[in-house]
Amino acid sequence: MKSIITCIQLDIKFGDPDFNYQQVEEKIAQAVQQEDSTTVVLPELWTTGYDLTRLDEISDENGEKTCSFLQKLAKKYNIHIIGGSIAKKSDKHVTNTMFIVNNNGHLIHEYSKLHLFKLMNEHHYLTAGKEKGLFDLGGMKSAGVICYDIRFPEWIRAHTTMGAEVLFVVAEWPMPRLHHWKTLLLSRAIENQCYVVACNRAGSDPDNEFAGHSLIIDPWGNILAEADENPGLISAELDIDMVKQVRSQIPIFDDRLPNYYR
Ligand SMILES: NC(=O)CCC(=O)C(=O)O
Repeated sequence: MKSIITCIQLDIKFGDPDFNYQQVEEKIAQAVQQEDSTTVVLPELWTTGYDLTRLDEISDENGEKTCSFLQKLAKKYNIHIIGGSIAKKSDKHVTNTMFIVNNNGHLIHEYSKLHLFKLMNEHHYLTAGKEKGLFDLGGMKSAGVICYDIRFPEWIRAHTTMGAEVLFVVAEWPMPRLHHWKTLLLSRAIENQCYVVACNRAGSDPDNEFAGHSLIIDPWGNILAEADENPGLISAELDIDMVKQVRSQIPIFDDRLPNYYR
C-alpha cells in the first residue's frame, strides 16, 4: 500500500486564526495540485501560534470550527488530514489538540499533547491530555504526537508496541535546538523501525525563531524529504511494507525484554 504524504511547513501568523485558516486552505489546495498528496500534515498550534495569553479570546470552542474546516477540505480533495494541533477550549480547560480526519471527512481520532513544555509556558495555560494518539488511517496503523512528546521515547514506544507503523509529529520547534529535533526524530524512527513524518513551522513569533526542517524518515533511518527553514511543502511516498521488512531483518520487537526494564 503506497501513499503520498505532504508536510505543510507554515509560517503561522501570531494570534490571527482568520489569516491562518485562509493560508491553510490555500496550502492544502497547493499540496493536492502540485504534490498529488493523499495525506497532508499541519504543524502545532497552527490557528493561534503560541499566543497563549489570549487563548480565552482566540482558542476554538470545542474545536468545532477547526473540525468542520478540516472535514470540508478532506472531503473536497479526498485526502486524509493530520490536523496539526490547535488550542481547543472545553469547559474550563484549553488543550493542545490534534484532529485526524479521514478522506471521507470523518473525525477518526483526537489526541491532546501529554507532555506540556514549560520552557514555552504551556503549563500555565494548557491542560495535558490523557489519551494515546493511536489511529488507523485507511489501513495505515499510525500514531500522532505533539512536539515535546518526542523527547519521551517510552511514550512513542507505547504506541509502536501497540502497532503503530507511522509516527506523525506536529511541532513548533525553535531554531536553537534544531540539532535535537533532527537527532530525536532519526532516533525515534530507527529505534521503533517506523516511518516518522514530522511537520514543524517556519518563521518567528515575539519569543522564538522556529527551525522549519520538517522531515520524512523511513524505518531504516533514511531521510526521504527535508525542508529548509522557509515555509514550503515536502512530500514523500510511503511504502508500508518496508516497516515489516525492517522489523523482520532486525526483530527488536521480538527481542525486547520488558521485564528487565523496570
Ligand atoms: N512546542 C514544543 O513542545 C517545543 C519543544 C521543544 O522546543 C523542545 O526542545 O523540546
